[in-house]
Parts: sequence; C-alpha cells; structure tokens
Amino acid sequence: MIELKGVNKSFQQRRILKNINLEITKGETLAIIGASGSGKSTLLRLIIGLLKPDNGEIWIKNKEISNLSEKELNEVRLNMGMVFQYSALFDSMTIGDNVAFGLREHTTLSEAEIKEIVQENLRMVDLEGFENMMPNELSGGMKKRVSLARAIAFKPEILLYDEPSAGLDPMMSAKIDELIYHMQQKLGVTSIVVTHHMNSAFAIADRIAMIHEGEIIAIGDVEMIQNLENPIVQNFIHGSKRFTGGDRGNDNRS
Ligand SMILES: Nc1ncnc2c1ncn2[C@@H]1O[C@H](COP(=O)(O)OP(=O)(O)OP(=O)(O)O)[C@@H](O)[C@H]1O
Repeated sequence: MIELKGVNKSFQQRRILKNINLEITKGETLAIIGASGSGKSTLLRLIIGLLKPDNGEIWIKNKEISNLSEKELNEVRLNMGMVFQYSALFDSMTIGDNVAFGLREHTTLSEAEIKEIVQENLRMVDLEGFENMMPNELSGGMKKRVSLARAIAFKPEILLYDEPSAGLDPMMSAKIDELIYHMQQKLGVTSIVVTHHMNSAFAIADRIAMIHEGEIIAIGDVEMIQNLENPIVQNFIHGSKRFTGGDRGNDNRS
C-alpha cells in the first residue's frame, strides 16, 4: 500500500532522513517513534507529498509520487487523510463547515449529501450534534476528534496521524487511541501514527518503527520491539536517562 525505497531528505545540507526503506501493507497500523527532531514528521510529510525526497522512491498504492505534478498529487491525496499535530481547524468556521470543507472544495456532492456525511463522521468520533459550535468552544481532545472526522471525509484508504495525543490528558489520549483502532477495524484503513506515547504505540500498532537520527534503527511487532536488546530503543521505551544522558527532548509519554 505504501512503500519507501532508499529515500533521503536534507534541509540546508543537513541530512534529516537517511536511506529510508519501509513497506506498509494494506490495513496495517504502523507507529513511528523516535526522539524529537529525529525526522518523524518529515517522513509523514514526504508520504503525503508535502515534501519531495532528494532521491529515492515513494509509492502510494501503485503510483510513485515523488515526481508527480501538484494536480496528480491532489488526486493521490484524496485517498489520504491526515490528522495534524495541532488539529489545524479553521477557527472562523463551525465544526460542521470544517468537516465539510474538503468535500465542498473537491466534490460535486449536494449540500444535503455533505450534511449527511458530516453528521455520520461526527457521530463516528462521538461529536454528534456539535456541527454548529466553533473550534474555540471545544477542548483540545475534541478538536483532534473533529480533525479526525475531517480526515475521514473522503473515506480514505490511508490515514496519517502526527502526534494525535500530543497535549492531551491520559483519558483523552486513550479515547484517541480507541478511535484510531476503530478506524482501522471499521474502515480497514492503513495507518501511520507518529507518537511519543509508548502506551499508545503498544495499544494500537501492528508494527512499530523507531527512527534515530534519520535512520530506521528498529522495526517489528510490539513484542519484538519491547524485547529488542538495543539500548537506544530500550532507553526510548522506558524513558531512562541512564545510558545516554538522555536528551530525547519533547518526551510526552504516558
Ligand atoms: N522545512 C524545514 N526546513 C529546515 N529544517 C527542517 C524543516 N523541517 C524540519 N526540519 C528539521 O528537520 C529535523 C527533523 O524534524 P521533524 O519535524 O521531522 O522531527 P520530528 O522527529 O517529527 O520531531 P518532533 O517529535 O519534535 O515533532 C529537525 O531538526 C528540524 O529542525
């Protein structure tokens, strides 16, 4: 479903991602973990085509996207939903209009059809009846759920989540995990979830990939990652500062 082959990305001569090879199969949930600044968001932005790799190939379904025009990319993107770290809602629009935005822009659906999809998607994230509220009337967790309702508007086959639980309390974090799991079970989506929350990664992922200084240093199922005798991985999972002096930055584990 998604494949990266020999992908490199630098910013101002700094190599951020180094020879990334990664394959994600249909219906799989892959969690990406790693220290702050290791390149996780950059990887997501490459997959959704917001950035182009310096070299290497990025395949989404049967299309290599790194050389597509913006128009062709937009077609590929219709099959992908992204939940951004800070929800990225339009503050001046109601919740309903936020969820409807892409549908109004990119489809010829009638207002009645759009209204139905908006209601159904808000129901799916437990926000039924919130259509007319404004984003600033909602908590952070609710905004994340609206962002998810918007991301699934086109019934995408691929969902990308950039730190969906960042800044949320453990209860709301668990709720978001439940929704991510639910999306996979109910819609059969292929998901990539960048997260700092180890409990989330263990709860939702089929496989976990750890990025360290721009390289994937470990990838495997939850049990394999938990038992891997790699001090960098173990330090990250357990939040220990014993081995490295431990500057892993924005640690937000639960
Ligand atoms: N557009 C850009 N221009 C220059 N440098 C960038 C750009 N985007 C990211 N970087 C740098 O690339 C590195 C990796 O950033 P990235 O956001 O991918 O890390 P991350 O692992 O997602 O971090 P965090 O967990 O803190 O979100 C950082 O050093 C960042 O400063």
